[in-house]
Amino acid sequence: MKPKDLEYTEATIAAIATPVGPGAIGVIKVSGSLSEHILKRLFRPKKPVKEFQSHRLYYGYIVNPETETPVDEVLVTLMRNPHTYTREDVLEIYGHSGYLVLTKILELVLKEGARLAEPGEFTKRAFLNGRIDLSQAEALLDLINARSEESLKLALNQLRGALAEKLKPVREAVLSALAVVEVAVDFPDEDVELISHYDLAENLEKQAIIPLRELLKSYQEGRLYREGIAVVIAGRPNVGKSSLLNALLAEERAIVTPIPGTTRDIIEEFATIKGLPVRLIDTAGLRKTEDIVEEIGVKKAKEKIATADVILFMLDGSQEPTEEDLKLYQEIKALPHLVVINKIDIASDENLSRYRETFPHEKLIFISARTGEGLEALAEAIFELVTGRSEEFVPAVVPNLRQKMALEKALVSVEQAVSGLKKANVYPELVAIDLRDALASLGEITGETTTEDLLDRIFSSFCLGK
Ligand SMILES: Nc1nc2c(c(=O)[nH]1)N(C=O)[C@@H](CNc1ccc(C(=O)N[C@@H](CCC(=O)O)C(=O)O)cc1)CN2
Ligand SMILES: Nc1nc2c(ncn2[C@@H]2O[C@H](COP(=O)(O)OP(=O)(O)OP(=O)(O)O)[C@@H](O)[C@H]2O)c(=O)[nH]1
Ligand SMILES: [Mg+2]
Repeated sequence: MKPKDLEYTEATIAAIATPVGPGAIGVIKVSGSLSEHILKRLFRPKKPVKEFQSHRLYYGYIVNPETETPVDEVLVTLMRNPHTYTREDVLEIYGHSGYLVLTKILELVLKEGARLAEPGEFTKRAFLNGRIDLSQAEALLDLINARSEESLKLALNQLRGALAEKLKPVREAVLSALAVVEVAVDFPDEDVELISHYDLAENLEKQAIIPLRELLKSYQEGRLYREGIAVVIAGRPNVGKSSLLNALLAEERAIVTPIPGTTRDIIEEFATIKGLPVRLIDTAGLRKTEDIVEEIGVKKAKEKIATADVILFMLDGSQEPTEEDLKLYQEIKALPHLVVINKIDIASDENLSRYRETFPHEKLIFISARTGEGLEALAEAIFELVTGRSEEFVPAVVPNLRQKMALEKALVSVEQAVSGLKKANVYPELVAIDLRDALASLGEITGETTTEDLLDRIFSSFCLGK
Protein backbone atom coordinates (compact mmCIF):
# COMPACT_ATOMS: atom_id res chain seq x y z
CA MET A 1 0.00 0.00 0.00
CA LYS A 2 1.37 3.37 -0.90
CA PRO A 3 -0.01 5.60 1.79
CA LYS A 4 -1.61 8.72 0.46
CA ASP A 5 -1.83 11.77 2.66
CA LEU A 6 -5.06 13.40 3.56
CA GLU A 7 -4.33 16.34 1.33
CA TYR A 8 -4.25 13.98 -1.61
CA THR A 9 -7.42 12.04 -0.86
CA GLU A 10 -9.36 15.15 0.09
CA ALA A 11 -8.22 17.28 -2.79
CA THR A 12 -10.71 18.51 -5.33
CA ILE A 13 -10.26 16.47 -8.49
CA ALA A 14 -11.06 17.26 -12.11
CA ALA A 15 -11.03 15.51 -15.48
CA ILE A 16 -12.46 15.57 -18.96
CA ALA A 17 -15.20 12.96 -18.77
CA THR A 18 -15.89 12.52 -22.48
CA PRO A 19 -13.70 11.21 -25.34
CA VAL A 20 -11.35 13.90 -26.63
CA GLY A 21 -12.06 15.06 -30.15
CA PRO A 22 -14.67 16.97 -32.13
CA GLY A 23 -18.16 16.28 -30.86
CA ALA A 24 -21.36 18.03 -29.96
CA ILE A 25 -20.72 18.32 -26.22
CA GLY A 26 -17.76 17.63 -23.96
CA VAL A 27 -17.97 17.34 -20.19
CA ILE A 28 -15.55 18.46 -17.50
CA LYS A 29 -16.21 16.86 -14.13
CA VAL A 30 -15.04 18.31 -10.84
CA SER A 31 -15.50 16.79 -7.38
CA GLY A 32 -14.58 18.20 -4.00
CA SER A 33 -14.99 21.15 -1.72
CA LEU A 34 -13.47 23.64 -4.16
CA SER A 35 -16.19 23.04 -6.76
CA GLU A 36 -18.24 26.13 -5.93
CA HIS A 37 -15.15 28.34 -5.64
CA ILE A 38 -13.95 27.18 -9.04
CA LEU A 39 -17.32 27.89 -10.59
CA LYS A 40 -17.43 31.39 -9.13
CA ARG A 41 -13.98 32.15 -10.49
CA LEU A 42 -14.47 30.83 -14.01
CA PHE A 43 -18.15 31.16 -14.84
CA ARG A 44 -20.01 34.28 -15.99
CA PRO A 45 -23.74 33.57 -15.61
CA LYS A 46 -26.74 35.90 -15.55
CA LYS A 47 -27.21 35.59 -11.79
CA PRO A 48 -24.56 34.97 -9.10
CA VAL A 49 -23.34 31.43 -8.48
CA LYS A 50 -24.18 31.57 -4.78
CA GLU A 51 -27.85 31.78 -5.72
CA PHE A 52 -27.62 28.64 -7.87
CA GLN A 53 -29.88 25.78 -6.90
CA SER A 54 -28.30 22.36 -6.68
CA HIS A 55 -28.77 20.01 -9.64
CA ARG A 56 -29.98 22.75 -12.02
CA LEU A 57 -28.48 23.75 -15.36
CA TYR A 58 -27.22 27.29 -15.84
CA TYR A 59 -26.09 29.06 -18.97
CA GLY A 60 -23.07 31.33 -19.34
CA TYR A 61 -19.47 31.74 -20.44
CA ILE A 62 -16.28 30.20 -19.05
CA VAL A 63 -13.63 32.91 -18.97
CA ASN A 64 -9.99 33.18 -18.07
CA PRO A 65 -10.39 35.08 -14.76
CA GLU A 66 -7.17 37.01 -15.21
CA THR A 67 -8.12 38.56 -18.52
CA GLU A 68 -11.88 37.95 -18.63
CA THR A 69 -11.42 36.54 -22.15
CA PRO A 70 -14.12 34.01 -22.99
CA VAL A 71 -13.00 30.41 -23.52
CA ASP A 72 -16.31 28.70 -24.28
CA GLU A 73 -20.06 29.13 -24.12
CA VAL A 74 -21.32 26.45 -21.75
CA LEU A 75 -23.98 24.99 -19.51
CA VAL A 76 -22.98 24.08 -15.96
CA THR A 77 -24.51 22.30 -13.01
CA LEU A 78 -23.40 22.46 -9.42
CA MET A 79 -24.52 19.46 -7.38
CA ARG A 80 -24.13 20.00 -3.66
CA ASN A 81 -23.20 17.09 -1.41
CA PRO A 82 -24.29 14.60 -0.27
CA HIS A 83 -26.71 13.76 -3.09
CA THR A 84 -24.06 13.40 -5.77
CA TYR A 85 -22.08 10.75 -7.61
CA THR A 86 -19.13 11.01 -5.20
CA ARG A 87 -21.06 12.31 -2.16
CA GLU A 88 -18.87 15.42 -2.45
CA ASP A 89 -19.78 18.68 -4.18
CA VAL A 90 -19.75 17.95 -7.90
CA LEU A 91 -19.45 20.48 -10.69
CA GLU A 92 -20.07 19.58 -14.30
CA ILE A 93 -19.28 21.89 -17.17
CA TYR A 94 -20.84 21.08 -20.53
CA GLY A 95 -18.74 22.72 -23.18
CA HIS A 96 -18.18 22.28 -26.89
CA SER A 97 -16.10 19.23 -27.54
CA GLY A 98 -12.94 19.89 -29.49
CA TYR A 99 -9.26 19.16 -29.30
CA LEU A 100 -8.49 22.41 -27.50
CA VAL A 101 -11.58 23.81 -25.82
CA LEU A 102 -11.96 21.17 -23.12
CA THR A 103 -8.25 21.12 -22.36
CA LYS A 104 -8.30 24.90 -21.91
CA ILE A 105 -11.23 24.73 -19.50
CA LEU A 106 -9.54 21.89 -17.60
CA GLU A 107 -6.34 23.91 -17.29
CA LEU A 108 -8.26 26.83 -15.79
CA VAL A 109 -9.98 24.47 -13.33
CA LEU A 110 -6.61 23.06 -12.27
CA LYS A 111 -5.21 26.56 -11.84
CA GLU A 112 -7.96 27.29 -9.34
CA GLY A 113 -6.73 24.52 -7.06
CA ALA A 114 -8.09 21.20 -8.34
CA ARG A 115 -5.74 18.40 -9.27
CA LEU A 116 -6.11 15.98 -12.17
CA ALA A 117 -8.20 12.93 -11.21
CA GLU A 118 -6.69 9.48 -11.53
CA PRO A 119 -8.53 6.96 -13.70
CA GLY A 120 -11.61 5.80 -11.81
CA GLU A 121 -11.08 8.24 -8.98
CA PHE A 122 -14.62 9.69 -9.05
CA THR A 123 -16.01 6.19 -8.70
CA LYS A 124 -13.41 5.33 -6.07
CA ARG A 125 -14.69 8.24 -4.03
CA ALA A 126 -18.26 7.04 -4.51
CA PHE A 127 -17.06 3.75 -2.99
CA LEU A 128 -14.95 5.25 -0.19
CA ASN A 129 -17.81 7.57 0.74
CA GLY A 130 -20.23 4.67 0.91
CA ARG A 131 -22.54 5.41 -2.04
CA ILE A 132 -21.74 2.12 -3.75
CA ASP A 133 -19.99 -1.09 -2.71
CA LEU A 134 -17.03 -2.61 -4.47
CA SER A 135 -19.10 -5.07 -6.48
CA GLN A 136 -21.16 -2.15 -7.81
CA ALA A 137 -18.01 -0.25 -8.74
CA GLU A 138 -16.85 -3.29 -10.67
CA ALA A 139 -20.25 -3.47 -12.32
CA LEU A 140 -19.71 0.04 -13.71
CA LEU A 141 -16.57 -1.22 -15.43
CA ASP A 142 -18.53 -4.15 -16.84
CA LEU A 143 -21.24 -1.77 -17.99
CA ILE A 144 -18.81 0.40 -19.91
CA ASN A 145 -17.10 -2.59 -21.48
CA ALA A 146 -20.23 -4.64 -22.20
CA ARG A 147 -20.31 -5.83 -25.80
CA SER A 148 -23.46 -7.92 -25.86
CA GLU A 149 -27.01 -7.52 -24.60
CA GLU A 150 -26.46 -10.29 -22.06
CA SER A 151 -23.25 -8.79 -20.69
CA LEU A 152 -25.01 -5.44 -20.38
CA LYS A 153 -27.91 -6.99 -18.50
CA LEU A 154 -25.54 -8.70 -16.07
CA ALA A 155 -23.68 -5.46 -15.44
CA LEU A 156 -26.87 -3.49 -14.81
CA ASN A 157 -28.10 -6.16 -12.43
CA GLN A 158 -24.89 -6.04 -10.46
CA LEU A 159 -24.88 -2.24 -10.51
CA ARG A 160 -28.25 -2.38 -8.79
CA GLY A 161 -26.58 -4.42 -6.04
CA ALA A 162 -27.73 -7.93 -6.96
CA LEU A 163 -24.58 -9.68 -5.77
CA ALA A 164 -24.45 -7.90 -2.41
CA GLU A 165 -28.16 -8.68 -2.05
CA LYS A 166 -27.54 -12.40 -2.57
CA LEU A 167 -24.73 -12.38 -0.05
CA LYS A 168 -26.64 -10.59 2.68
CA PRO A 169 -28.42 -13.69 4.08
CA VAL A 170 -25.17 -15.68 3.81
CA ARG A 171 -23.39 -13.07 5.87
CA GLU A 172 -26.19 -12.97 8.41
CA ALA A 173 -26.13 -16.75 8.82
CA VAL A 174 -22.38 -16.72 9.43
CA LEU A 175 -22.68 -13.77 11.82
CA SER A 176 -25.37 -15.39 13.91
CA ALA A 177 -23.45 -18.68 14.02
CA LEU A 178 -20.42 -16.74 15.16
CA ALA A 179 -22.41 -15.08 17.92
CA VAL A 180 -23.47 -18.46 19.29
CA VAL A 181 -19.99 -19.92 19.02
CA GLU A 182 -18.46 -16.93 20.73
CA VAL A 183 -20.70 -17.41 23.72
CA ALA A 184 -19.24 -20.88 24.01
CA VAL A 185 -15.74 -19.39 23.79
CA ASP A 186 -16.42 -16.78 26.45
CA PHE A 187 -18.23 -19.07 28.88
CA PRO A 188 -16.54 -22.43 28.39
CA ASP A 189 -17.69 -23.84 31.74
CA GLU A 190 -21.30 -22.97 31.47
CA ASP A 191 -23.48 -25.27 29.54
CA VAL A 192 -25.12 -22.56 27.48
CA GLU A 193 -26.01 -24.49 24.45
CA LEU A 194 -28.73 -22.24 23.17
CA ILE A 195 -28.76 -23.97 19.85
CA SER A 196 -27.27 -27.42 19.39
CA HIS A 197 -24.07 -27.63 17.40
CA TYR A 198 -25.79 -29.88 15.01
CA ASP A 199 -28.57 -27.37 14.30
CA LEU A 200 -25.97 -24.67 13.89
CA ALA A 201 -24.13 -26.74 11.31
CA GLU A 202 -27.33 -27.51 9.50
CA ASN A 203 -28.32 -23.87 9.40
CA LEU A 204 -24.94 -22.90 7.96
CA GLU A 205 -25.30 -25.53 5.29
CA LYS A 206 -28.67 -24.21 4.24
CA GLN A 207 -28.08 -20.49 4.56
CA ALA A 208 -24.43 -20.26 3.54
CA ILE A 209 -22.97 -23.31 1.84
CA ILE A 210 -25.79 -23.89 -0.63
CA PRO A 211 -26.06 -20.23 -1.78
CA LEU A 212 -22.27 -19.96 -2.05
CA ARG A 213 -22.16 -23.10 -4.20
CA GLU A 214 -24.93 -21.69 -6.35
CA LEU A 215 -23.04 -18.47 -6.94
CA LEU A 216 -19.91 -20.41 -7.86
CA LYS A 217 -21.96 -22.41 -10.32
CA SER A 218 -23.28 -19.17 -11.84
CA TYR A 219 -19.72 -18.09 -12.31
CA GLN A 220 -19.04 -21.20 -14.37
CA GLU A 221 -22.24 -20.82 -16.36
CA GLY A 222 -22.05 -17.10 -16.89
CA ARG A 223 -18.40 -16.25 -17.04
CA LEU A 224 -18.32 -16.54 -20.83
CA TYR A 225 -20.94 -13.78 -21.12
CA ARG A 226 -18.71 -11.64 -18.98
CA GLU A 227 -15.33 -12.53 -20.43
CA GLY A 228 -16.22 -13.45 -23.99
CA ILE A 229 -14.45 -16.08 -26.08
CA ALA A 230 -11.69 -16.09 -28.67
CA VAL A 231 -12.56 -17.94 -31.86
CA VAL A 232 -9.60 -18.51 -34.18
CA ILE A 233 -10.08 -19.43 -37.82
CA ALA A 234 -7.16 -21.59 -38.92
CA GLY A 235 -6.18 -23.85 -41.78
CA ARG A 236 -4.20 -24.13 -44.97
CA PRO A 237 -3.91 -21.09 -47.29
CA ASN A 238 -6.87 -20.42 -49.58
CA VAL A 239 -9.43 -22.60 -47.81
CA GLY A 240 -11.61 -19.50 -47.20
CA LYS A 241 -10.71 -18.32 -43.69
CA SER A 242 -10.90 -14.62 -44.48
CA SER A 243 -14.11 -15.20 -46.42
CA LEU A 244 -15.62 -16.77 -43.29
CA LEU A 245 -14.51 -13.83 -41.15
CA ASN A 246 -16.17 -11.46 -43.59
CA ALA A 247 -19.32 -13.57 -43.75
CA LEU A 248 -19.67 -13.71 -39.97
CA LEU A 249 -19.11 -9.97 -39.68
CA ALA A 250 -21.31 -9.25 -42.68
CA GLU A 251 -18.62 -6.84 -43.81
CA GLU A 252 -15.68 -6.96 -46.21
CA ARG A 253 -13.16 -6.67 -43.41
CA ALA A 254 -10.32 -8.92 -44.64
CA ILE A 255 -8.80 -9.08 -48.10
CA VAL A 256 -9.92 -12.15 -50.01
CA THR A 257 -8.15 -13.32 -53.18
CA PRO A 258 -7.68 -16.63 -54.98
CA ILE A 259 -3.96 -16.34 -54.22
CA PRO A 260 -2.82 -18.62 -51.39
CA GLY A 261 -0.98 -16.64 -48.73
CA THR A 262 -3.16 -13.53 -48.92
CA THR A 263 -3.57 -12.95 -45.20
CA ARG A 264 -0.32 -12.23 -43.40
CA ASP A 265 -1.26 -10.45 -40.21
CA ILE A 266 -3.72 -11.41 -37.53
CA ILE A 267 -7.11 -9.80 -38.11
CA GLU A 268 -9.22 -9.46 -35.01
CA GLU A 269 -12.81 -8.23 -34.90
CA PHE A 270 -15.62 -8.23 -32.42
CA ALA A 271 -18.79 -10.24 -33.00
CA THR A 272 -21.65 -11.79 -31.01
CA ILE A 273 -22.65 -15.43 -31.24
CA LYS A 274 -25.92 -16.34 -29.52
CA GLY A 275 -25.33 -13.56 -27.01
CA LEU A 276 -21.70 -14.43 -26.36
CA PRO A 277 -19.17 -11.66 -26.94
CA VAL A 278 -16.70 -13.14 -29.41
CA ARG A 279 -13.28 -12.06 -30.56
CA LEU A 280 -13.13 -13.42 -34.08
CA ILE A 281 -9.58 -13.97 -35.27
CA ASP A 282 -8.53 -14.58 -38.86
CA THR A 283 -5.01 -15.89 -39.35
CA ALA A 284 -2.44 -16.47 -42.09
CA GLY A 285 -2.83 -19.79 -43.88
CA LEU A 286 -0.59 -22.40 -42.26
CA ARG A 287 2.17 -23.65 -44.54
CA LYS A 288 5.93 -23.86 -44.84
CA THR A 289 7.09 -20.76 -46.65
CA GLU A 290 10.24 -18.96 -47.75
CA ASP A 291 8.54 -15.60 -47.55
CA ILE A 292 9.72 -13.85 -44.39
CA VAL A 293 6.58 -11.81 -43.89
CA GLU A 294 4.32 -14.80 -44.39
CA GLU A 295 6.48 -16.87 -42.06
CA ILE A 296 5.97 -14.34 -39.26
CA GLY A 297 2.26 -14.48 -40.00
CA VAL A 298 2.28 -18.25 -39.66
CA LYS A 299 4.10 -17.99 -36.35
CA LYS A 300 1.55 -15.49 -35.06
CA ALA A 301 -1.26 -17.74 -36.25
CA LYS A 302 0.16 -20.60 -34.19
CA GLU A 303 0.35 -18.41 -31.10
CA LYS A 304 -3.33 -17.50 -31.49
CA ILE A 305 -4.26 -21.14 -32.03
CA ALA A 306 -2.58 -22.12 -28.77
CA THR A 307 -4.72 -19.75 -26.72
CA ALA A 308 -8.03 -20.02 -28.58
CA ASP A 309 -11.26 -20.97 -26.83
CA VAL A 310 -12.37 -22.47 -30.12
CA ILE A 311 -10.36 -23.22 -33.24
CA LEU A 312 -12.34 -23.35 -36.44
CA PHE A 313 -10.14 -25.77 -38.36
CA MET A 314 -11.08 -25.05 -41.95
CA LEU A 315 -10.79 -27.29 -44.96
CA ASP A 316 -11.54 -26.74 -48.63
CA GLY A 317 -14.49 -28.92 -49.62
CA SER A 318 -13.90 -28.29 -53.30
CA GLN A 319 -10.74 -30.37 -53.05
CA GLU A 320 -9.84 -33.67 -51.45
CA PRO A 321 -8.21 -33.52 -48.01
CA THR A 322 -4.45 -33.07 -48.46
CA GLU A 323 -1.43 -34.39 -46.59
CA GLU A 324 -0.95 -30.90 -45.23
CA ASP A 325 -4.52 -30.85 -43.85
CA LEU A 326 -3.92 -34.10 -42.00
CA LYS A 327 -0.68 -32.85 -40.50
CA LEU A 328 -2.34 -29.65 -39.31
CA TYR A 329 -5.22 -31.66 -37.88
CA GLN A 330 -2.77 -33.62 -35.73
CA GLU A 331 -1.52 -30.31 -34.33
CA ILE A 332 -4.92 -29.00 -33.30
CA LYS A 333 -6.92 -32.11 -32.49
CA ALA A 334 -6.11 -32.03 -28.77
CA LEU A 335 -7.25 -28.40 -28.53
CA PRO A 336 -10.90 -27.25 -28.47
CA HIS A 337 -11.86 -27.23 -32.14
CA LEU A 338 -14.50 -27.71 -34.79
CA VAL A 339 -13.75 -29.12 -38.22
CA VAL A 340 -15.33 -26.85 -40.80
CA ILE A 341 -15.60 -27.89 -44.45
CA ASN A 342 -15.96 -24.80 -46.62
CA LYS A 343 -16.99 -24.14 -50.23
CA ILE A 344 -19.83 -26.68 -50.25
CA ASP A 345 -21.43 -24.56 -52.98
CA ILE A 346 -18.89 -25.99 -55.42
CA ALA A 347 -17.93 -29.22 -53.65
CA SER A 348 -18.69 -32.60 -55.20
CA ASP A 349 -20.53 -35.20 -53.12
CA GLU A 350 -17.55 -37.44 -53.65
CA ASN A 351 -15.19 -34.99 -51.97
CA LEU A 352 -17.57 -34.44 -49.10
CA SER A 353 -17.76 -38.17 -48.39
CA ARG A 354 -13.99 -38.24 -48.50
CA TYR A 355 -13.96 -35.80 -45.60
CA ARG A 356 -16.42 -37.94 -43.68
CA GLU A 357 -14.17 -40.96 -44.15
CA THR A 358 -11.04 -39.02 -43.21
CA PHE A 359 -12.49 -37.62 -39.98
CA PRO A 360 -14.83 -40.37 -38.75
CA HIS A 361 -14.75 -39.11 -35.15
CA GLU A 362 -15.49 -35.49 -35.91
CA LYS A 363 -18.88 -33.86 -36.28
CA LEU A 364 -18.09 -32.03 -39.50
CA ILE A 365 -19.70 -28.69 -40.15
CA PHE A 366 -20.37 -27.98 -43.81
CA ILE A 367 -20.54 -24.36 -44.85
CA SER A 368 -20.19 -21.99 -47.72
CA ALA A 369 -18.60 -18.69 -46.77
CA ARG A 370 -19.73 -17.46 -50.17
CA THR A 371 -23.46 -18.24 -49.94
CA GLY A 372 -23.77 -18.20 -46.14
CA GLU A 373 -25.09 -21.75 -46.04
CA GLY A 374 -24.35 -23.57 -42.78
CA LEU A 375 -23.30 -20.45 -40.86
CA GLU A 376 -26.21 -20.77 -38.46
CA ALA A 377 -25.23 -24.36 -37.67
CA LEU A 378 -21.65 -23.22 -37.20
CA ALA A 379 -22.71 -20.57 -34.69
CA GLU A 380 -24.71 -23.18 -32.81
CA ALA A 381 -21.80 -25.61 -32.77
CA ILE A 382 -19.46 -22.92 -31.41
CA PHE A 383 -21.98 -22.06 -28.71
CA GLU A 384 -22.44 -25.68 -27.73
CA LEU A 385 -18.73 -26.41 -27.64
CA VAL A 386 -17.93 -23.57 -25.22
CA THR A 387 -21.05 -23.60 -23.05
CA GLY A 388 -21.95 -27.28 -23.10
CA ARG A 389 -25.55 -26.21 -23.75
CA SER A 390 -27.69 -25.82 -26.81
CA GLU A 391 -29.83 -23.01 -25.45
CA GLU A 392 -28.85 -19.62 -24.13
CA PHE A 393 -28.78 -19.57 -20.37
CA VAL A 394 -27.55 -16.60 -18.39
CA PRO A 395 -27.75 -16.67 -14.60
CA ALA A 396 -29.09 -13.46 -13.05
CA VAL A 397 -25.91 -12.78 -11.12
CA VAL A 398 -22.47 -13.71 -12.34
CA PRO A 399 -19.48 -12.99 -10.10
CA ASN A 400 -16.24 -11.91 -11.72
CA LEU A 401 -12.96 -13.77 -11.22
CA ARG A 402 -11.95 -11.75 -8.18
CA GLN A 403 -15.34 -12.23 -6.57
CA LYS A 404 -15.34 -15.91 -7.43
CA MET A 405 -12.02 -16.39 -5.65
CA ALA A 406 -13.36 -14.67 -2.55
CA LEU A 407 -16.51 -16.83 -2.71
CA GLU A 408 -14.36 -19.95 -2.85
CA LYS A 409 -12.39 -18.87 0.19
CA ALA A 410 -15.61 -18.12 2.06
CA LEU A 411 -17.02 -21.52 1.10
CA VAL A 412 -13.94 -23.37 2.35
CA SER A 413 -14.07 -21.51 5.65
CA VAL A 414 -17.77 -22.21 6.21
CA GLU A 415 -17.27 -25.86 5.29
CA GLN A 416 -14.49 -26.11 7.84
CA ALA A 417 -16.66 -24.48 10.45
CA VAL A 418 -19.44 -26.94 9.72
CA SER A 419 -17.20 -29.96 9.90
CA GLY A 420 -15.78 -28.57 13.18
CA LEU A 421 -19.29 -28.25 14.56
CA LYS A 422 -20.17 -31.79 13.61
CA LYS A 423 -17.25 -33.32 15.50
CA ALA A 424 -17.97 -35.12 18.77
CA ASN A 425 -15.56 -32.76 20.43
CA VAL A 426 -16.26 -29.24 19.31
CA TYR A 427 -13.55 -26.62 19.75
CA PRO A 428 -15.49 -23.38 19.59
CA GLU A 429 -12.28 -21.31 19.28
CA LEU A 430 -11.41 -23.04 16.02
CA VAL A 431 -14.92 -22.80 14.64
CA ALA A 432 -14.93 -19.10 15.48
CA ILE A 433 -11.72 -18.60 13.53
CA ASP A 434 -13.23 -20.28 10.46
CA LEU A 435 -16.37 -18.20 10.69
CA ARG A 436 -14.40 -14.99 11.01
CA ASP A 437 -12.34 -16.00 7.96
CA ALA A 438 -15.56 -16.57 6.06
CA LEU A 439 -16.80 -13.10 7.00
CA ALA A 440 -13.53 -11.53 5.90
CA SER A 441 -13.74 -13.27 2.52
CA LEU A 442 -17.34 -12.18 2.04
CA GLY A 443 -16.30 -8.66 2.98
CA GLU A 444 -13.71 -8.67 0.19
CA ILE A 445 -16.50 -8.91 -2.37
CA THR A 446 -18.40 -5.85 -1.31
CA GLY A 447 -15.26 -4.09 -0.14
CA GLU A 448 -15.71 -4.01 3.64
CA THR A 449 -12.38 -5.78 3.94
CA THR A 450 -10.00 -4.52 1.34
CA THR A 451 -6.51 -3.23 0.69
CA GLU A 452 -5.28 -0.09 -1.04
CA ASP A 453 -3.54 -2.33 -3.59
CA LEU A 454 -6.76 -4.02 -4.57
CA LEU A 455 -8.57 -0.71 -4.84
CA ASP A 456 -5.80 0.71 -7.01
CA ARG A 457 -5.98 -2.30 -9.26
CA ILE A 458 -9.74 -2.11 -9.70
CA PHE A 459 -10.11 1.63 -10.13
CA SER A 460 -7.06 2.18 -12.29
CA SER A 461 -8.69 0.06 -15.01
CA PHE A 462 -11.45 2.69 -15.32
CA CYS A 463 -11.36 5.48 -17.87
CA LEU A 464 -10.17 8.90 -16.92
CA GLY A 465 -13.03 11.03 -15.68
CA LYS A 466 -15.11 8.04 -14.50
N1 LIG B 1 -24.02 14.32 -16.39
C1 LIG B 1 -23.78 13.11 -15.94
N2 LIG B 1 -24.37 12.05 -16.50
C2 LIG B 1 -24.10 10.79 -16.05
C3 LIG B 1 -23.21 10.60 -14.99
C4 LIG B 1 -22.59 11.74 -14.40
O1 LIG B 1 -21.78 11.64 -13.47
N3 LIG B 1 -22.92 12.96 -14.91
N4 LIG B 1 -22.95 9.30 -14.56
C5 LIG B 1 -21.73 8.93 -14.05
O2 LIG B 1 -21.37 7.80 -13.96
C6 LIG B 1 -23.90 8.23 -14.89
C7 LIG B 1 -25.09 8.30 -13.98
N5 LIG B 1 -24.75 7.85 -12.67
C8 LIG B 1 -24.98 8.59 -11.53
C9 LIG B 1 -25.15 7.92 -10.35
C10 LIG B 1 -25.46 8.63 -9.22
C11 LIG B 1 -25.58 10.00 -9.26
C12 LIG B 1 -25.99 10.78 -8.07
O3 LIG B 1 -25.85 11.99 -8.04
N6 LIG B 1 -26.54 10.15 -7.05
C13 LIG B 1 -27.01 10.80 -5.86
C14 LIG B 1 -28.30 11.56 -6.11
C15 LIG B 1 -29.44 10.70 -6.57
C16 LIG B 1 -30.78 11.44 -6.58
O4 LIG B 1 -30.82 12.63 -6.89
O5 LIG B 1 -31.75 10.77 -6.25
C17 LIG B 1 -27.18 9.82 -4.72
O6 LIG B 1 -27.16 8.63 -4.97
O7 LIG B 1 -27.27 10.30 -3.61
C18 LIG B 1 -25.35 10.68 -10.45
C19 LIG B 1 -25.06 9.97 -11.59
C20 LIG B 1 -24.29 8.39 -16.32
N7 LIG B 1 -24.71 9.74 -16.64
N1 LIG C 1 -16.94 -21.13 -54.17
C1 LIG C 1 -16.48 -20.69 -53.02
N2 LIG C 1 -15.34 -20.01 -52.98
C2 LIG C 1 -14.89 -19.57 -51.80
C3 LIG C 1 -15.61 -19.80 -50.60
N3 LIG C 1 -14.92 -19.25 -49.57
C4 LIG C 1 -13.82 -18.69 -50.12
N4 LIG C 1 -13.80 -18.89 -51.45
C5 LIG C 1 -12.76 -18.42 -52.39
O1 LIG C 1 -11.53 -19.01 -52.01
C6 LIG C 1 -10.46 -18.11 -52.25
C7 LIG C 1 -9.64 -17.92 -51.00
O2 LIG C 1 -10.43 -17.28 -50.02
P1 LIG C 1 -9.81 -16.57 -48.77
O3 LIG C 1 -10.93 -16.22 -47.87
O4 LIG C 1 -8.91 -15.47 -49.18
O5 LIG C 1 -8.96 -17.75 -48.17
P2 LIG C 1 -7.97 -17.75 -46.91
O6 LIG C 1 -8.10 -19.04 -46.24
O7 LIG C 1 -8.20 -16.54 -46.09
O8 LIG C 1 -6.56 -17.66 -47.61
P3 LIG C 1 -5.16 -17.14 -47.01
O9 LIG C 1 -5.39 -15.81 -46.43
O10 LIG C 1 -4.29 -17.08 -48.20
O11 LIG C 1 -4.71 -18.15 -46.04
C8 LIG C 1 -11.10 -16.83 -52.76
O12 LIG C 1 -11.04 -16.80 -54.15
C9 LIG C 1 -12.54 -16.93 -52.29
O13 LIG C 1 -13.42 -16.22 -53.09
C10 LIG C 1 -16.84 -20.52 -50.68
O14 LIG C 1 -17.54 -20.78 -49.69
N5 LIG C 1 -17.21 -20.94 -51.90
MG1 LIG D 1 -7.00 -15.00 -45.57
